[in-house]
Amino acid sequence: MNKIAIVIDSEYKHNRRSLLDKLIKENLNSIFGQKIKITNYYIDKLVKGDLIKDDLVLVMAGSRVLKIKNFVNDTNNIVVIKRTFLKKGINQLFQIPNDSDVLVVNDDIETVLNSISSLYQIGIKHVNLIPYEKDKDYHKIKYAITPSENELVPNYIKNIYDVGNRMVDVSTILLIMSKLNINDKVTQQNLYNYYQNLFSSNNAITENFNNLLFRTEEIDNLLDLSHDGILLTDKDGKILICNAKFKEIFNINENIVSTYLHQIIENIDFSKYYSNSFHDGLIYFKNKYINLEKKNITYFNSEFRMYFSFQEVTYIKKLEQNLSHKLRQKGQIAKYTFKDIITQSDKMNEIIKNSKKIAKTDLTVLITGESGTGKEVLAQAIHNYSNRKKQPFIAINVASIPDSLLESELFGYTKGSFTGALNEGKKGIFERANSGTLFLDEIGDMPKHLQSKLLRVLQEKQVIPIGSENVIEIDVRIIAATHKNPIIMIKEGNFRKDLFYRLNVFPLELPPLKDRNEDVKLLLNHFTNNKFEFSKECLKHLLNYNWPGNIRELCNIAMYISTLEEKQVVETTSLPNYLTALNFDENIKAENIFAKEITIIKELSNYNLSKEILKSIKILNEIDKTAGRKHLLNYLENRKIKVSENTLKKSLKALSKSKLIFSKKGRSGNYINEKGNSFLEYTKELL
Ligand SMILES: Nc1ncnc2c1ncn2[C@@H]1O[C@H](COP(=O)(O)OP(=O)(O)OP(=O)(O)O)[C@@H](O)[C@H]1O
Repeated sequence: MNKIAIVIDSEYKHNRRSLLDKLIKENLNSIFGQKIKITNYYIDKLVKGDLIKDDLVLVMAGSRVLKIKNFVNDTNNIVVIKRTFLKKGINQLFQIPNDSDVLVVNDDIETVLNSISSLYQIGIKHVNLIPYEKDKDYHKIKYAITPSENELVPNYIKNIYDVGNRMVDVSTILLIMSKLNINDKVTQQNLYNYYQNLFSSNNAITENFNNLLFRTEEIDNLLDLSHDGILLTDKDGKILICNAKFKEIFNINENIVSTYLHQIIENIDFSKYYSNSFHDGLIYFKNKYINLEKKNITYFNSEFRMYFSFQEVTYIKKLEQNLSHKLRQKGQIAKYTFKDIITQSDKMNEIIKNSKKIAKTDLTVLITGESGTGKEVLAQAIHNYSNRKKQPFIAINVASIPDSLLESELFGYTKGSFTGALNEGKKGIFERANSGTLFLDEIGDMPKHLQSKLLRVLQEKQVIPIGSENVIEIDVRIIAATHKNPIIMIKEGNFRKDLFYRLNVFPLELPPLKDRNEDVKLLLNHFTNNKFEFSKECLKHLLNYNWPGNIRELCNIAMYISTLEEKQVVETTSLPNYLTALNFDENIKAENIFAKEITIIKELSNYNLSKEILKSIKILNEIDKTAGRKHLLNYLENRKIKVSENTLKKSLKALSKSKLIFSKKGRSGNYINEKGNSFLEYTKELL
């Protein structure tokens, strides 16, 4: 329990028992309850050699610090109490007519002057405050203000405003909380209730404090809704945040905030999980296995935190059941062959020709291309054309599997490393694809710590399942795919360079559909079973359309037409609205549509350079980076584009004036908007 000393001048004042220490005690007890033990001290009774040993020593004014400094060990533990009035006491004072003379009455001149100064501070300036002195005549005065000393007010003054006793103010309470390290929910709630009644001359502060309390409450609720146990600690393992599920998993009832993680659970040495190289592991606690993941977080470049999440294996099992359902839906057999790839584009035919050659080897292939360009179709075709065609083709979409499961999905685990239904162990995807082909889709989304494990597997052609000491030799052909640009990911530090070279043995880049216009009609006919003809105008729309979703999107539109179209000839009006919303008149060239913007950019800056800068903003935005000036300069330098800060400023001004970019309130950096994206496309400068 925290010990608090309340030190006032003397126990009796003007032969009356002082109420001051009692009042302060009541205030503090209403907030801290049983968490503190209060003792009263009186300065006039302290004698040489006395020592106040309490954790905190509260005094009523700065001048008293000097008086008691020899009676405490550490003057840092002295807190000067600030006081304020109750709301209801103050609000009534605004009824007193302006410029009235008002007598301020208290038990001696010092407290009178104190009250006057407090009243001024909180903004009582519309009346003249006059200090009361005993035995003086105040017959001309009609109003009096007193902090509950009504009997001292001369009886000829009829309008008495009792402002009540002053209360300890919020800033003092917050100081006490921080000095004693008290920050629990109950105290916060008590403080909230307490200060609702206090008068505050600074509503902004109380409002901010209110918001902060609500925010904390909301975050706590969110954390408690999580199925994972969640902990946030500082670099030494001191617990800063902990949710209800964590306590449930480890059967903890008491408050563990501010204690050390490595000290709370017997038999588990959590300190070994503090090292930077630790990412995840399995803990055994009271007959259950718990999966543990850790992430390091740095705020403001200096505050270091460790985030831990804990999942009981039974919960993981449920996730896993969902996952296997998804995998089953995805199908693990390669159904496409090269014959299924419908194309008459030279570029595509060249890719197919090369792919057939590669298919006969065991070389690793990396397929890149926008989403929906047919990366998986090509991977399956390669497998079916290879000598492995009778062996399994296993596809795994790295992005769709939670981090906590990915490692066991890839490498498997052995009998006995898990309890219950998982007792039989599980083959990893490498093992399941043995002697066949493994298609690693969205490889760019693989967490970095697994990238190193994958690299090792690829180099050594061996996997070690989790919990096993046995090495399994594997013979798997890897085809990886990503819609992200691997070079940018490497530059951004999100993808290992060595893994990229290991995968990029044979790179295949699928062109987006908008770059193979010749395939649009062919694919439409194919997907609508040649049942329709397309009017000239309708075809014009389709050929000018940008196809952001590529063949997948075209396939959907073909389905839309097949389902709804009743006529033989498909007109523009039969296309989905969003396709025709843009005006694709052949005569309107990019130069015309964006003529105004182009003129502005040319007037204010170097046109080509500004377009390069717009592209760079687009890329930085795509990889979740703010495109502030510093980032942009670095990025342009990496792209070997020389530009001075001044020139960059001019271009940004021009782009912003043409409304192709915008900046968000309160956040530095530039963002490309829809118009900016269209501008890049229409000026045929797509990335
Ligand atoms: N050349 C093609 N001929 C016929 N159908 C194709 C062709 N290319 C793709 N498709 C079809 O388009 C759809 C998307 O293809 P796929 O899933 O291979 O794309 P992806 O590039 O792997 O997409 P994502 O990156 O989103 O995974 C599939 O339904 C596929 O059948």
